[in-house]
Amino acid sequence: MKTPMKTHHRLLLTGAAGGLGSALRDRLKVNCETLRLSDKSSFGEAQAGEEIVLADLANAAEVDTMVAGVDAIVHLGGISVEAAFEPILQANILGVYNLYEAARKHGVKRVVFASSNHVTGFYKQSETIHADHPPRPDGLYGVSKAFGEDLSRFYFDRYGIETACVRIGSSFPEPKDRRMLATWLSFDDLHRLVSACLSTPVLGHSIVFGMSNNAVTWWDNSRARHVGYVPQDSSDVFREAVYARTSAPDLNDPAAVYQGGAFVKAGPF
Ligand SMILES: NC(=O)C1=CN([C@@H]2O[C@H](COP(=O)(O)OP(=O)(O)OC[C@H]3O[C@@H](n4cnc5c(N)ncnc54)[C@H](O)[C@@H]3O)[C@@H](O)[C@H]2O)C=CC1
Ligand SMILES: O=C(O)[C@H]1OC(=O)[C@H](O)[C@@H](O)[C@@H]1O
Repeated sequence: MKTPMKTHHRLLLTGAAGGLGSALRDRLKVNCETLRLSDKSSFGEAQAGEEIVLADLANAAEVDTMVAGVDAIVHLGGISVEAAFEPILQANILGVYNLYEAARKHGVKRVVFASSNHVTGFYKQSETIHADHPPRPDGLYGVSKAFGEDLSRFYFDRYGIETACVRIGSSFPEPKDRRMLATWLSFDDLHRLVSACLSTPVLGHSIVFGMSNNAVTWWDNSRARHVGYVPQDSSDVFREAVYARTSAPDLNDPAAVYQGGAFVKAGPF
């Protein structure tokens, strides 16, 4: 892989202690001089080229300190699954507002926001959608990500802060089931996509589906060609193994009908 440009002096990674934060921690060092890592509570020591600033996203003062002095943000922090409204309200809704207010005050010009395929989880697996299709969130978690997408559009239109809303599919070392053969995003492709969002000359406010080059897909990224993301991996190499260890889906099960899979029937909590 071509080494991405060091486009930023100080880059902030929120949610750094989580699954994707851990995957991006080393990979993002090629994109910046200093990587500022943040999460809610302590997760170890800073390594060379890193600094750690802990913050609860729901706490405006802590978020302000976390954002001061960075030139771009990769925002992964928050509740990452369907849950009760109160924690989603605090971490994802109030949290993303606090983040954009701090970005505005500190002159941060670009954000990569970890949105989710659950913004559009109530489209069917037999449909192909693109960025201009209206949101159809499959739960409160998806609604909170739709809020983040709208909020970031407002901060672009009003204050010129560019954002890529990356509707991540399923980013894990390997696809875990048949649905993930369509939704899978390898960690290396995740890094390629984030790098593209950080380095493309004009990002504007963009919605990109975060997926590898999977043969079966429900998402069309043609509205985001200007981002310059070219996936190099594919779930196809896992297809045989996934089919061998899983049974055929029950097509009466909403989890097999809708793109959001089991999220469409989670809760209420
Ligand atoms: N892994 C995946 O396949 C997908 C992930 N995403 C999104 O990508 C992001 C990262 O996902 P994962 O790493 O898988 O999730 P994760 O749950 O492993 O990591 C999220 C991190 O956010 C932190 N966090 C939660 N509430 C916080 C708060 N109030 N203040 C500060 N930090 C807080 C947690 O401590 C955790 O380390 C999330 O925003 C998630 O919604 C979206 C779609 C798919
Ligand atoms: O849809 C999916 O597979 C993924 O979507 C998400 O938004 C979640 O953060 C992740 O835990 C799920 O696995």
